[in-house]
Amino acid sequence: MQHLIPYTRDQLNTILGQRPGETRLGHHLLLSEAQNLSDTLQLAKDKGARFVLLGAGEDAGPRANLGRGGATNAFEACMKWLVNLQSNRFYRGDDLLVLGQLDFHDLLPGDGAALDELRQAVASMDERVTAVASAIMDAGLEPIVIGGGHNNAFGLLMAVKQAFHRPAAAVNLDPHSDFRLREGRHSGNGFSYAAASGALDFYHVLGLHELKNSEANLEQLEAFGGSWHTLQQIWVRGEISLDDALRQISKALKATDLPVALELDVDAIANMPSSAMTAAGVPLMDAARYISHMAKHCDCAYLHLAEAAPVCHDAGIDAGMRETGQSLTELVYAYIRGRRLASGG
Ligand SMILES: N=CN[C@@H](CCC(=O)O)C(=O)O
Repeated sequence: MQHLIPYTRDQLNTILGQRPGETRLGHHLLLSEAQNLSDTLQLAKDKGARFVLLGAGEDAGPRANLGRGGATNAFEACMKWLVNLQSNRFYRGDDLLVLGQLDFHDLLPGDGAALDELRQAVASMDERVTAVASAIMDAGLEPIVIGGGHNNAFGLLMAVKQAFHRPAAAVNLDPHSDFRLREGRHSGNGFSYAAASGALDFYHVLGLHELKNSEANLEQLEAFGGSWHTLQQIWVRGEISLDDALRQISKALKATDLPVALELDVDAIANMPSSAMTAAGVPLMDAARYISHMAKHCDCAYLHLAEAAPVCHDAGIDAGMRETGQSLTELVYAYIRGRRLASGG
């Protein structure tokens, strides 16, 4: 399939565990059954698909932002845990198509690549993200994208613009606004490029760290009309509760009447292996609560979970795969369950 590496039944079977009497999500998940993307999506839709899991395994974006690499195998980590969860009354797994991963192999620069080369590569990758994500949205399905760097937010926002013929209203749980200067594409300026391209009309950052965004960056975000609740307002000083903040945000998103882009940089979560990993982050279950709330109360076009980098775990890659895999799976389920509850399912 063009620019896609489909996820196969053989791959799934190698990670699917089995205990007598149990049915796991992996037994029900839908996989690609056609040679081209539109047929695959249509076939899956005919079988009841609503969500499409897509991997964007690359770390050119964080490297083009002078950050640490490693965000290349979060999709595999997630799959390993997701397929082995129990299929039961709460969720069967039969409305989720595991499409596979975006194929960037011909674009990814090598280890010693210059900054300009990395930024050019990110711009080319953007086009692939947009093409595949907009095809999913055109088919009436919701992409759940596992990154990759947060640079891929730009391609996804452009996909919303292309598929819905309207800009997106985005909410992003992230200590960084990623609204930095348009100095060439990288993981720190996906939202500023989207705003300049007419793909972003409303932007709220939840959990913005008061000291991890430059004054120039804050001014640029403010000039666009962006808004935020800081990490310190909610989790340190208790000036507003998380639930009250979530209610304010979903109300503002609904008032835009635009398709909602639901974004999360996992470097918002305490000690999550990622390029800009931090001890001073939010609890995983607060991140799940954020996703659940927005999924249930907003008209979401997609979910994007960016920046998980298993190799950045202090105890090594195996521990990183386990921690990112478990966490991403919890977040994916929070989204799916929230969306299903929103439509009465
Ligand atoms: N997507 C992450 N963007 C952050 C990275 C910060 C860092 O590497 O320290 C940013 O550009 O601000």
